[in-house]
Amino acid sequence: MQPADLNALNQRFSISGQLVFKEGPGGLIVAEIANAHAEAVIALQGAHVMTYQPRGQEPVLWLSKFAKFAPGKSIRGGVPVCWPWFGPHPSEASYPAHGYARTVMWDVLETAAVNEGDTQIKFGLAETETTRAQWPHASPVLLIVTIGKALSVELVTSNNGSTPLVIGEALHTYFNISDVADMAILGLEKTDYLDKVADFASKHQEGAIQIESEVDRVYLNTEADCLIEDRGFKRRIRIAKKGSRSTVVWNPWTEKADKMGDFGPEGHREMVCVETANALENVVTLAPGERHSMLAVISTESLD
Ligand SMILES: O=P(O)(O)OC[C@H]1O[C@@H](O)[C@H](O)[C@@H](O)[C@@H]1O
Repeated sequence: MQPADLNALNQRFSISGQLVFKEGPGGLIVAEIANAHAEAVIALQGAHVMTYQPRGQEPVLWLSKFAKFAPGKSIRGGVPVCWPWFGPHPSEASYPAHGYARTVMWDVLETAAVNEGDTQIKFGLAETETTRAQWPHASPVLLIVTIGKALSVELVTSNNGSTPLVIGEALHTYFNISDVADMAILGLEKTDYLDKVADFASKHQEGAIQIESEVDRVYLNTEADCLIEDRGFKRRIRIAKKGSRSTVVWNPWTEKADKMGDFGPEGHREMVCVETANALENVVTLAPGERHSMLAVISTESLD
């Protein structure tokens, strides 16, 4: 982006004392938000929430110290937006895993100071020849991010075409935790999941989730709040959701993290992904003219 474009962006959409556009790491353009409740940084590439930190707290999102910031490369951490498919493309092996939304530019459509001091930014995915080649459908998609005491992220897809569309999607959120040994994930007890580490075997979750090795699971038909109970940071992160029927829990552990090159040797101890998703048998079919919203609201509660 040229400096003139950055000026134009700021003239149109900055909010005095709350939101400014800047050149961020790797030359990526970011929206920097700071209000009475929290601070956040969002890259226009991918409409990617990179950081979110409520005032007086540890960051809620994990961003790898080894993340690579470059055009067309997904950022390791924060909230990558996976759309319009989750995981590998169902038939085209050469298409990017988790869709292209996380690596292409999004347009800023609107910014506003809302509620009691929250800051909202609305993005629309910018279609290009490349996106149209992989997804030749009239299906505008929006991401609405609200930064306040909670972080709210809403992904809205419309089917403006004349045939049904099948969408897989995830707000692939990386959470910052004190240490993987000091945390448990609650809210998925007594549900079924497909275990990607065991070739998609179908399994049953009895109690809370503890992570002591590679975990890569799609919990199906799960709509309840998830809680990450972090004894080290003495807080509970609550992930409330709407329009999402799958929850993905992922931690690559050591071997897989080593192969990825942007995780770092200790990264797997400081993070867990709890993803608000519609994946595998929970993909969404949108009839012509239909609109679908998937919303995650992330907040924290003290454990004291
Ligand atoms: O490295 P990527 O493409 O960002 O994907 C990370 C992980 O994302 C998770 O959602 C998947 O379930 C994992 O299988 C995958 O490894």
